[in-house]
Amino acid sequence: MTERLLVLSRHGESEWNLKNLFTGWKDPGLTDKGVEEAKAGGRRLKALGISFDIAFTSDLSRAQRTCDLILSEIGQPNLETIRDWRLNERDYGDLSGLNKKETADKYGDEQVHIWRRSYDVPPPGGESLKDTVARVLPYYVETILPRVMRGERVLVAAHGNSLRALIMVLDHLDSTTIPSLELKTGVPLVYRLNADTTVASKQVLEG
Ligand SMILES: O=C(O)[C@@H](CO)OP(=O)(O)O
Repeated sequence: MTERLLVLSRHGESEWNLKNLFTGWKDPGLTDKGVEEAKAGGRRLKALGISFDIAFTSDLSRAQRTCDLILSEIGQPNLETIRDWRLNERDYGDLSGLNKKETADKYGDEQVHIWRRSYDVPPPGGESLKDTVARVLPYYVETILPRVMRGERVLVAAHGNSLRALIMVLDHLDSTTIPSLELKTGVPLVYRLNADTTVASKQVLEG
C-alpha cells in the first residue's frame, strides 16, 4: 500500500522569536533552545520509525538548520533537500525587525492582531496570509504533492505562516477559523494522505 507521508515542521525557536521581533524574510539563526527543539522533533519522528525520501525547506537559515537537525537525528544527514523561497515565512514588510510588543503599544493590540493573524489584511509593505497561500499552494500542488502521491516520504521544514497557509488547505480551514491556528516551534505534524489527496490522519508530535 502506498504510504503518502507528509511531515511538516516549523523551525525551532529563532533569535528573533526570543527577542519578540517581527521576522518575516529576515534571516536570524536558531537559539540553543531552537536547536534542541529541532533535535527533539527529529527524535520523536525516529521513535515512530519515520524516515524520508526527500526534504523541502525555505531559503531561510532557521528552517534549513531545523531541516538538517531533524535529518541528522533520524540518521539521514545527506538526504536530498530542495530549498525554495516559496516556502519562506510570510513577508512582514515594514514591520520586519520591529518589536511586537512595542508595535502593539504604538498601533493597538487589535491592529497588530489583524496584521499578524487576519487572512487577507497585509502588514504595511508585506504579505497577507492570502498572499502567502497564493505562492505556497501552487508550489505544494505542483512540486511537493506529486511526490507524496507516488509514495515518496516527504519532510517540509518551514515557517509558522507558510505552514499555516498549507495547513489551511489540508485541514479545510477558512478565513474565520485560520486566525486561531498557532504552530509551535519545532513540533512535527505527521500527515498521511488518501488516494484523492485529502487528509487520512494527522498526528501532532509534541513532547
Ligand atoms: O515574526 C514572524 O515572522 C512570525 C513568526 O515568528 O510572527 P507571527 O507570530 O506574528 O506570525
